[in-house]
Amino acid sequence: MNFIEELRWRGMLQDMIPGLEDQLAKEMTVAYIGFDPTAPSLHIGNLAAIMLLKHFQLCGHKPIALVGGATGMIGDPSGKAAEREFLSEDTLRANQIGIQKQLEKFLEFHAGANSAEVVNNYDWFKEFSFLGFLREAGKFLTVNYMMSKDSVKKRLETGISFTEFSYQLLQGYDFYHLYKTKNVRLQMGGSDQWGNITTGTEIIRRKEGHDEDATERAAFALTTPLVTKADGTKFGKSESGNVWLDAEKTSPYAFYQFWLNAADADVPRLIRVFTLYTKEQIEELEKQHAEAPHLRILQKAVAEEVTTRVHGAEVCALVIEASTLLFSKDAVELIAGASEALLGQLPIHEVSATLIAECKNLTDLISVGTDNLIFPSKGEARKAIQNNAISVNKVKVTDPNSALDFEKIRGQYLLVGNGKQKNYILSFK
Ligand SMILES: N[C@@H](Cc1ccc(O)cc1)C(=O)O
Repeated sequence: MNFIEELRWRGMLQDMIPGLEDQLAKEMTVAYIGFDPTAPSLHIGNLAAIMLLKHFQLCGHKPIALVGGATGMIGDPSGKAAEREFLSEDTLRANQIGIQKQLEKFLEFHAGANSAEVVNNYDWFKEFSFLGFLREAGKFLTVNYMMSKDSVKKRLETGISFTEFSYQLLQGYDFYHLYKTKNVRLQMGGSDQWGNITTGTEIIRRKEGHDEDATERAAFALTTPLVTKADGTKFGKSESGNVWLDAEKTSPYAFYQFWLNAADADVPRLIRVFTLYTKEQIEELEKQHAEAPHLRILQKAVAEEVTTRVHGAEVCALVIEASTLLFSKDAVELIAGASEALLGQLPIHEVSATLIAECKNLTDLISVGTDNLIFPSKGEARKAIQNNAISVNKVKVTDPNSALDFEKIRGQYLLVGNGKQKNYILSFK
């Protein structure tokens, strides 16, 4: 299957510039996707774009991941309703190192001709003078053209700074630079990037003097739909915020659980976008899933595949063991006997002695006592207990005023369950 066919059946193709299929059939092609270092880690929204690069390489083409050391200093207005605060240069440089390391995990760098590469646009922008940029990039597009982009149009009422307005020129120039220096012919991205990507193809066309419909050495754009959920809520967020690829920011256990808890309505989409299972494998898994949905076969397949890609097979095996353990009737005994490696992956929350001193009962413990990890307020904790949602060491507790003998549980673990899906291990030092 070729790259475009692959994306099509996976539902990963939103738009592309015509002629791309011929280009890809003609020769090994180089494509890039950029990632701005706005956070110390990539999140699962970025993973959909990474999968584009992954498929591109698997189909025999050469992927380049660009870290936006320069563009991150400006801030992309695409999809943003308001002007953004700058990040400090120290933060940006630290973020850049973090996301570069992550990007390197997903692609093959020793694959011969189509080996992946990572580049950083700070390398070509740091020496660029302001006058040079106006002459080399700004002159090739009209302000009228730049204003017609959604990212700018949407901000005309509320205002957009010259700085953010110029963002598309930077991204556009990146494409031109990579086209010239690395023969990059295609830029890909999420559907919100269409405007910025086509600014690039436009700069290339004008600077290279091609006809509007020239196919010789033309540059192409391809976008993938933003992943959405059937219930209309935002994909990629859990209750505790973004789902990050960095184990320090989202534990592998929480990462695995995120996929495991996907709704049946969403999981066919997720398995196509985020895993490399083939069409036949997915259809087979879907058949098995339909016969016994309660076994969550599809969710497990996605959770295992993605957690392995992001955190490695060893950690994935441990979080699967941790998840099974927590849902078992004998969880309390199993935790007591767990290995160090397994304990390292369990969602253990150390309860602070000062907070405990203020707890009178279970309601207090599962709200303020655990730093609002389980419930944001005493009121909600109380309601959950009254609604039969809470168990302690696998035994249902229905009295919100249940007293806890904190002296007795010192040095032990307490397993708190909230509903069917959430488990917390509290440790008392
Ligand atoms: N604008 C892209 C990141 C990017 C940066 C530079 C590029 O050349 C390409 C893409 C985003 O916000 O996701």
